[in-house]
Amino acid sequence: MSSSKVLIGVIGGSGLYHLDNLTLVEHVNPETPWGFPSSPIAICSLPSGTRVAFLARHGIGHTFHPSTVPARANIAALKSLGVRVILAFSAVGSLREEISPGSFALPTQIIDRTKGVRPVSFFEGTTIVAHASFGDPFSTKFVKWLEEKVSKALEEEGRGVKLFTDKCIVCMEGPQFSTRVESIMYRQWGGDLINMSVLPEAKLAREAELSYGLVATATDYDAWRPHSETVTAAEVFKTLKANADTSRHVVATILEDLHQAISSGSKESKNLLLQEVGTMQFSIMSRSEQQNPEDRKKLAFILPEYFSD
Ligand SMILES: CSC[C@H]1O[C@H](OP(=O)(O)O)[C@H](O)[C@@H]1O
Ligand SMILES: Nc1ncnc2[nH]cnc12
Repeated sequence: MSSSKVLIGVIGGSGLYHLDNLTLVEHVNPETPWGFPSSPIAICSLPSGTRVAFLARHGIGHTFHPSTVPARANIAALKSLGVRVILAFSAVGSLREEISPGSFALPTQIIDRTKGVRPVSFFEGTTIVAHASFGDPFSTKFVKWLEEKVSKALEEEGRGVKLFTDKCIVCMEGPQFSTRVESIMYRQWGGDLINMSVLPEAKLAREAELSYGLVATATDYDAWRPHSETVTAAEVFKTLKANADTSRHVVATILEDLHQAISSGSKESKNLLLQEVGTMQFSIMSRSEQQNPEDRKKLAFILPEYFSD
């Protein structure tokens, strides 16, 4: 495995399988106690030489279903490279008229409509119990920082892509899309966006004490509009390429600032980088004789501060 230390990880979703506007340095494929990530991780260099890690959530050839993405291995592998902040991208359906396909959004809340078939915790299957706080599922200070930076990057790109902030995303199991009445119900619940991927990714980032933010890129109007066809994969594909191009522009434009902010040692850096650090200390049930030492060893891979005996 490479010794490259990178602070920023980018997770690309449907349509975003590479960052070919950055310079590829190498691919790494770290094995974790939860297996290998969805695909080898590309270490890419910004023009300044700053390195960032890029991971295609569904694999480079989109071979993982939303329910079978190895999210634990993905998060653990990124953390093992030194990553502290994750900027994730996702193709989403819009549950609001004003969020037209091609728009971008920064969600701050999640409604969980997954069906319990995905492993959702690093502690699952171990003798150690933890209850992470998840009231604010995205790192609030990072998302605030993203608002200004992403908005500027979109303006500068000049394609007229709008940015919506403070939105609520529904995460459904899939792989089939929603029925019309489900889609209407999600709107009544306060959902603005819908995808199949933000969970358990956001939960696992929280357990690994990583700052995590999601850029949701709208591809369709899901199934709630009374006189319209409901979403199909073909409809989603129509917007994927343009959304992926804009996502690559956003990455190239804001990551240098993000890297500088998090490596400066300033108050801003601490806000962005350290918001989640130390939080698991209050989430893990106290040590007991019955805890299996092997489980502690496994968990030390993501949380060495608490589990390196
Ligand atoms: C291709 S449509 C459904 C698929 O797209 C989204 O993927 P991602 O979040 O990785 O961009 C959605 O969550 C579904 O997995
Ligand atoms: N309508 C939709 N529902 C769930 N996931 C999606 N990803 C893109 N569009 C979607």
